[in-house]
Amino acid sequence: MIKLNIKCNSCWSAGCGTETSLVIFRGEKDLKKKLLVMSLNNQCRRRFQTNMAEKELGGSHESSGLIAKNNILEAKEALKSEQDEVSQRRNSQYQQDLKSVLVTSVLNLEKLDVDLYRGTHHWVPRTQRLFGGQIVGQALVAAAKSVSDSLYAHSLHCYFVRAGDPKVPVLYQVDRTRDGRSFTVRSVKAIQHGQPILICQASFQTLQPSPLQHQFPMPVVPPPEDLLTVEELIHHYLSKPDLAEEAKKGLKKLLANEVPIEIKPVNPAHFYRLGPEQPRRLFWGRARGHIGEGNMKLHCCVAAYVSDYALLGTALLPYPEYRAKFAASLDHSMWFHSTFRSDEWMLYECESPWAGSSRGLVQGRMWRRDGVLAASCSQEGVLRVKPVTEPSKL
Ligand SMILES: CC(C)(COP(=O)(O)OP(=O)(O)OC[C@H]1O[C@@H](n2cnc3c(N)ncnc32)[C@H](O)[C@@H]1OP(=O)(O)O)[C@@H](O)C(=O)NCCC(=O)NCCSC(=O)CC(=O)O
Repeated sequence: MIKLNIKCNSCWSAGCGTETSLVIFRGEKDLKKKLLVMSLNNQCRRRFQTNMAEKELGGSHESSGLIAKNNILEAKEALKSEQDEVSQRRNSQYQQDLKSVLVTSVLNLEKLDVDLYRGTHHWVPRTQRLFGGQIVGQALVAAAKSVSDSLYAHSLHCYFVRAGDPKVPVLYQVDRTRDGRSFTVRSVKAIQHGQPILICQASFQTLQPSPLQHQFPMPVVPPPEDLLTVEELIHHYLSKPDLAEEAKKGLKKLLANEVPIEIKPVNPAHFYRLGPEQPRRLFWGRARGHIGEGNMKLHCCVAAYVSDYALLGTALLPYPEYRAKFAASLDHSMWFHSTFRSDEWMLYECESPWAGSSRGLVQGRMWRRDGVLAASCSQEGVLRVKPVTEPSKL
């Protein structure tokens, strides 16, 4: 492995002093170039005078000392072709994906009767039970349909009481529990085969300014432009010659998944559980495709969908010697704090303060990239595990 320390001495924003470390894999010149280019392009967004020390961290790689200037020129040339490639890719993706599938399909419920809706499935996880985030997101859509446009979703509390069956649609039955001057409460039952799979209470509020305002600061992490997507990381792992067949199969299945959200892990090793870690992980996430400004309720529904992604797995991070043989969320609560765009990058910070009794508690915070805390969530899940027989070869 090689660690590059890149220091910006003269970017255009005065006193930037940005310093970043990139860990790259030995012998992977293209990836190294790509990471360097990304850093040049985005860390400070302007020209760099770079002092880069290339430092050996292990293995038999021999180079050390300063990276030659012509490497930087080479990187800048690569930057241009990278930018062309990115803009071509963006254009073609934009053509295919003008509207987020979350809006056109997943969260677009069919009205069957007064306060009765039917939802369809888009992405079903490998567990072959419905994705909890989808059921929560759809339940919130159903609840929101019965409240006035002047109300904003501020919280929801759900229990997943049965596994969702991906072979049949889900019905959402809304009960108008209470309409108040400030707060309005709805109860939603998600039903399959005549039985509830989820019960949800959602609360909405009129906008009410207050002098009481505080929040924790957002964690300091690299911006999404400096990080690789899950798909790029998987391609990178797949290119490893010593990758076990079993792992290869698993990764290919992951690639074939059409998850309607885009994810950029801040620390891929944490994301993929490559060693024992603190029960905390961070990733940038956003809905794929365009949603646009204006419909805050819809952005909350999308955030509810996203909030269940990779959340429960955080409780497994300290235990690389165990794999989950049964993992399912039992409940899910969420609080919305400010306006945000779910089709723009938000930092998702997940942590697990406790695990025991075959359960894990996980908490999440979603940050707008300008540092505003957009939403918080909390979930408990069943975690039944078995020992790992072979170490991961990722
Ligand atoms: C959690 C529940 C399974 C409830 O558990 P129960 O144990 O009470 O249910 P049950 O008796 O039907 O048992 C379910 C399975 O667990 C086994 N089982 C039960 N108790 C056990 C125990 N003490 N030890 C070992 N196994 C046990 C049963 O044999 C059965 O296996 P067998 O089935 O082999 O006979 C249920 O409430 C549920 O499915 N809720 C929905 C959860 C969900 O779908 N969440 C959203 C998706 S998860 C998600 O989206 C997040 C994510 O994936 O990260």
